[in-house]
Amino acid sequence: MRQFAPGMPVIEMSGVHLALGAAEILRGIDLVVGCGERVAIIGPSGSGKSSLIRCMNALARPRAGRVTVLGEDLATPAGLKECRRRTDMIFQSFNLYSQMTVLENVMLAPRHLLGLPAAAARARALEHLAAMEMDGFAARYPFELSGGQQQRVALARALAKAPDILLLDEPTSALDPELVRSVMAAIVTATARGITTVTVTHEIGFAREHAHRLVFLCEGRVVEQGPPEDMLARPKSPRLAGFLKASARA
Ligand SMILES: Nc1ncnc2c1ncn2[C@@H]1O[C@H](COP(=O)(O)OP(=O)(O)OP(=O)(O)O)[C@@H](O)[C@H]1O
Repeated sequence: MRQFAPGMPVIEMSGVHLALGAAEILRGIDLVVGCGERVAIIGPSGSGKSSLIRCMNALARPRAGRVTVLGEDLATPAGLKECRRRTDMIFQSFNLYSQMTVLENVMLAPRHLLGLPAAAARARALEHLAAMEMDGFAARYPFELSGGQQQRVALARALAKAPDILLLDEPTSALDPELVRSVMAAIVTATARGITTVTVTHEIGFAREHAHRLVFLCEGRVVEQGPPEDMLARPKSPRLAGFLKASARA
């Protein structure tokens, strides 16, 4: 398995165009994410943020351009397989397996992907659930949990897989406002140890606290990117300035 030193490119997109039906969604994306970097994608509704991260694990297939993840071309079967093994994604709708208990959900990857014996997989799953303060819910089923609890289990499940890259698509948008802070704090803690993350978010405060770099997307193009403190205090483009004003009002 190829290893990457901090800062080495682990996601590279060049000239990526994506069309869905007749609509042109992404219009020439060039973006590089370094190992250990935390990137937040911000932008207006419909600007293509979810589509962009879906291209990073081939849930969406570009009509032109190239995406490599951990050095592998996602357009090849071998590259896609390696990507699926070493990355994970958190969705706004949690996507837990409803017929499995919380513990069974979190044990899946340690048991079947990492190949741990049952007892070790169980111990690993419980450790990750405890880190999310969800070990007391191990025997419950997802439908018995609140949205915030389900999202914390989804995080435990993703992290128990030990992914090199974690993609998060608006991980707090389906939560009640009072749960947003606790799930955001869980994400910050869980990903602080060098895991590469790309997060689509509407939460500008979260993006500021969590991300090393913001990428502002508008109409399928990267309009501006840089450190959060610079971009948020001194937006260069009128579009970003307008977007930040509108977000502050919301
Ligand atoms: N399956 C699809 N077929 C056709 N158009 C689609 C499809 N999925 C998304 N779109 C369109 O692609 C555009 C970008 O969608 P996307 O979800 O990537 O934007 P977004 O920036 O994440 O939006 P939001 O912040 O509202 O979630 C939107 O105009 C959307 O209507």
